[in-house]
Amino acid sequence: MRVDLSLYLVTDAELCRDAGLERTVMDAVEGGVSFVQLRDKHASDAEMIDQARRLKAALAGSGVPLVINDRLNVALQSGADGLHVGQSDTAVQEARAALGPEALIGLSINTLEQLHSAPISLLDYLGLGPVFATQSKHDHAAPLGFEGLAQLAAASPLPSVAIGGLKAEHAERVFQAGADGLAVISAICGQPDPCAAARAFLRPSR
Ligand SMILES: Cc1ncc(COP(=O)(O)OP(=O)(O)O)c(N)n1
Ligand SMILES: Cc1nc(C(=O)O)sc1CCOP(=O)(O)O
Ligand SMILES: [Mg+2]
Repeated sequence: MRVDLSLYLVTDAELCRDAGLERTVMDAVEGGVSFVQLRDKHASDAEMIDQARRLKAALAGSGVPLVINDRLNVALQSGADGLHVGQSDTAVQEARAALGPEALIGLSINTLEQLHSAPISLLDYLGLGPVFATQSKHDHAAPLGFEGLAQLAAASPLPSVAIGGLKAEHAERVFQAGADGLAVISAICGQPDPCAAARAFLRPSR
């Protein structure tokens, strides 16, 4: 399935604590977010299923898909649109078999070797990163910079979204590098006005 990755929000419940996760996501969607991933390393499965169901209901009619980070069981039980997995998470083959052909499945990529061994036909998109070092993922891999991002994007047979330390002012360079969008946590979650924070990505400064 073709996806709009242009502005991809990855959630962080801690950062969104003051405004609330749902409010933050919906404000960000109003500002132009095109894709949402529910990511929570601390919630129980039950809490995450509940959160995913609420978000899915809130997003109904918006055309914005919701995927779940890491947890296949949460994706299956919540009615989310799919799953995002990394290199050490559930295998893509297992995820596709469990979720079916309509689900959206994304895979994280940091090297050309990972890209060449990815089961491309089972995937909908790739997450390329980190572009820069980031506080939002403590175990992140070596930063790619825009040159590394461009190499991966050029080699990717699938739509790709860049991630890691990205701010609104990077949007133009990311698209020039060949990625189809930017995935962000801290540039939107925890910002005083998530709608304005999202809008800023749609108007790259020159
Ligand atoms: C869009 C997108 N790209 C990459 C990642 C990172 O996934 P992973 O390597 O599995 O790391 P965690 O997010 O699980 O810490 C992502 N979540 N989203
Ligand atoms: C979740 C995630 N994955 C990454 C990767 O490189 O695979 S970087 C990252 C964190 C992105 O957060 P921020 O926008 O705050 O930098
Ligand atoms: Mg993961």
